[in-house]
Amino acid sequence: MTTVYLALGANLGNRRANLAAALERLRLGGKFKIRAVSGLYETRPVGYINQPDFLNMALEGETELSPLDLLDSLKRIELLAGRDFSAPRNYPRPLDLDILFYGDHLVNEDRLQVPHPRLHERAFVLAPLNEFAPRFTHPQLQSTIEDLLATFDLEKEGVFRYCAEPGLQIPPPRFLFVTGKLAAPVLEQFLHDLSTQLNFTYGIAKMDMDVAAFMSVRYIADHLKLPEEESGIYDLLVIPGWAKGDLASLERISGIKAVLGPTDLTELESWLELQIRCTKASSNATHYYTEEQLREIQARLTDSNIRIFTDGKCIYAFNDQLFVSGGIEDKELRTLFRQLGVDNASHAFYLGRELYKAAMSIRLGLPYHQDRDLAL
Ligand SMILES: Nc1ncnc2c1ncn2[C@@H]1O[C@H](COP(=O)(O)OP(=O)(O)OP(=O)(O)O)[C@@H](O)[C@H]1O
Ligand SMILES: Nc1nc2c(c(=O)[nH]1)N=C(CO)CN2
Repeated sequence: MTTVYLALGANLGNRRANLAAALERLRLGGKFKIRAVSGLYETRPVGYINQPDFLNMALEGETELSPLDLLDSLKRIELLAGRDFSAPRNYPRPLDLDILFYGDHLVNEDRLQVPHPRLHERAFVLAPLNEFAPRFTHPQLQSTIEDLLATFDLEKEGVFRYCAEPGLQIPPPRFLFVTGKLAAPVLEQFLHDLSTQLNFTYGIAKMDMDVAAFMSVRYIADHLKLPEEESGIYDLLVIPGWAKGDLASLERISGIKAVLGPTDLTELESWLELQIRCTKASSNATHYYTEEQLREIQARLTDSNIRIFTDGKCIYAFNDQLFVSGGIEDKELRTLFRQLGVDNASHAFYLGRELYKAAMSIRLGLPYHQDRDLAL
C-alpha cells in the first residue's frame, strides 16, 4: 500500500455532486482507501480565465495500484462524470482528478508525471492539501506543503476556504453481498437495519439460484452481472460463507476484492463489525489544523467555552477572547493552564484533564478529540 495525495476540481454542472460522486467511485473495488479529505474551496480559475469558478479539494488515500493503473482509474471516473476529453487543456470540466504525490516516488512517463509538475504553483491545490499534510515534503523541491503554501496570499489568488457548499465526508465502506433467491429478503432486512447502526452502505446481487449454499465461486464469477462502472463503487464483494473455489479469479472478473461472509445470518452483525473495524484500524491519517486555521475558527467564535486542539506536537486552547498554545512537558502544561485563567473549580478540573489527555495523545501518536476518549 502506498500513500497518495490527489487533487480534485470541478467547474461545470453540480460541482459538489460531481466531487461527492468521485469520492463514492474512488473505492476502486477495494484497491483504494480514502484516509483524509480536505474542506471545499471556491477558487478563481487559473490558466484559461473566461470560465466558471472551481470547487477544489484534496484527499489522502492508500492504494495498491501502480501509478499508471491509478491514473487509468481516475480517467475512468472523470469519464463517468461526463468529462469531454476532446476539449482543450484548462477548459471547463465537470471533474478533474490529478495525482499530486505517489509516496515519494518520482514518475516521468509520457502520460504521467509525479509529483504533479505544477502543484507548487497552485494555491488551489496547496491550500486544501495543507489541511492534512502540512509537513509532507515534496521529494524534488525538498519543501514542505506548508512552506510552499506560505509563498501565496490566498485572497489575492482567489482561493476561499469557507465557501457556500458544505464540505464532504469520507464515504462509509460499501459492500456488495451475493445471495440466493430464498435468503434475499431476509438478508435485505438485516442489512437495512444494520447499515445505520454500523454505518456502512451496501448492494445486493441476487443470483438465479434458490439457495446460496449451493453456489460455487466459479458459478458466482460466471453469473455476476455487474455494469463495468459499478465495480469501482464497492470496497468488498461478500459471497456466502459456504462457497468453495478460487477467490482470486472472482476478484479478477469482478474487479472487486472478494471474501467469504459468515455461514449464518445471525453472525452477520459481528462479522460486519469486524470488517468495519479492520478498515478503520489501518487508517493512520490524522487530521490536524494549522495554527492559522485554528485562528480562523477562533475569529468566528462568540462564546467563552475553551476549545482544545493539538497538531501532533503542540496543544492549542482558545475561546472568543484568548488563544494560547504550548508544549507537552509538565511545566509547559502548567503555564498553559495558568494562561487560561480559569477560576471555577469544576471547570479547572475539566480543563486539567483535557490538557493532560491532549499531551498524552501527542506522546502516544494518537488523534486527540476534546471530550472523547483516546482511541487507537
Ligand atoms: N500527475 C498527473 N495527474 C493526472 N494526470 C497527469 C499527471 N501527469 C500527467 N498527466 C496527464 O495529463 C493529461 C491531461 O490531464 P488533464 O486533462 O487533467 O490536464 P489539465 O487538468 O487540463 O491540466 P493540468 O495537468 O495542468 O492540471 C492526462 O491525460 C494525463 O495523461
Ligand atoms: N482554480 C482552478 N483553476 C484551474 C484548475 C482548478 O482545479 N482550479 N484546474 C486547471 C486544470 O487542471 C486549470 N485551472
